[in-house]
Amino acid sequence: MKADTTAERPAGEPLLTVESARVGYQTDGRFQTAVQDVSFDIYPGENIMLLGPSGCGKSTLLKTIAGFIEPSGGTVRISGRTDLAPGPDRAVVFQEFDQLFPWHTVEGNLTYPLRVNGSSRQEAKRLAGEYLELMGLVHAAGRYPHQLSGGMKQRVAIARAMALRPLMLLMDEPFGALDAQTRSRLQRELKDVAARNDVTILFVTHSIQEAVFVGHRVVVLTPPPSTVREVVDVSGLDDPTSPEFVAALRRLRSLLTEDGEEPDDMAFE
Ligand SMILES: Nc1ncnc2c1ncn2[C@@H]1O[C@H](COP(=O)(O)OP(=O)(O)OP(=O)(O)O)[C@@H](O)[C@H]1O
Repeated sequence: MKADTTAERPAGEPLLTVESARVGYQTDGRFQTAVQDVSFDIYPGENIMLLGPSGCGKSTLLKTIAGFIEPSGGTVRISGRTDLAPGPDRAVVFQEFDQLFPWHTVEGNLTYPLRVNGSSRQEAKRLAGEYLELMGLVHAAGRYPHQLSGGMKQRVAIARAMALRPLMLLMDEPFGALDAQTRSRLQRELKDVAARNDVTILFVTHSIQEAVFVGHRVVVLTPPPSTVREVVDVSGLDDPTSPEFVAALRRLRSLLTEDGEEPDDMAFE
């Protein structure tokens, strides 16, 4: 564990490589750069957290990796491929509670995308059962989204994404709209389930506490047009009261406050 040093690359081949990526938007007839020059890798089984000031392009990067936006420069490679059309190999979980299909039950929310992606009825039901079990949702399989709490909806969204058995899970502030208690419970559940099932995650967050607790490495971005300020190793930090955890929080906070940014969870000291 190296909470306060720049992260070393894990051994082996990366699953995802982002190399000198430049991404922007055409606004009022001209190109506005959001992400200037960003490079980082994700290795299989890693939880990589994207942290940075508001508007620095975290969601833009996640959408680029999902294949929703094309980079205007650099390369994004997944398992050696640069063809990034959106697909079930990169399942996305958003912050909003309305990402579920309201007309499907919880089980239907899992089986429907599986069927669309080629699973037989039987296989879809089997996988849905497996991932509902994994996320503690078996008792809610027959309920509709409007009958669920925000935390349960996010759990269903995670189960649905994992059931597709993607190469990686892309999560854009999935717990950002939850109350503090539910948020910390889901952070723990996600961390445990991901570790036990060798899931690879790219996770956008505003919270340094979340970055340290859930992540293995944290990619800290500069203000826009963004580059990578530093990649910080936070692997193995499970106890928020440990000196190493607190040191990692301080390190990330100082990297963010170099630019005067106030992280949304300042109550860690
Ligand atoms: N569809 C769009 N069209 C034009 N500009 C956009 C679009 N989406 C994002 N932007 C701009 O790109 C920049 C980066 O936005 P993005 O949402 O990726 O940042 P972020 O780091 O995720 O922000 P936050 O932390 O506030 O959620 C911002 O200046 C934003 O206004």
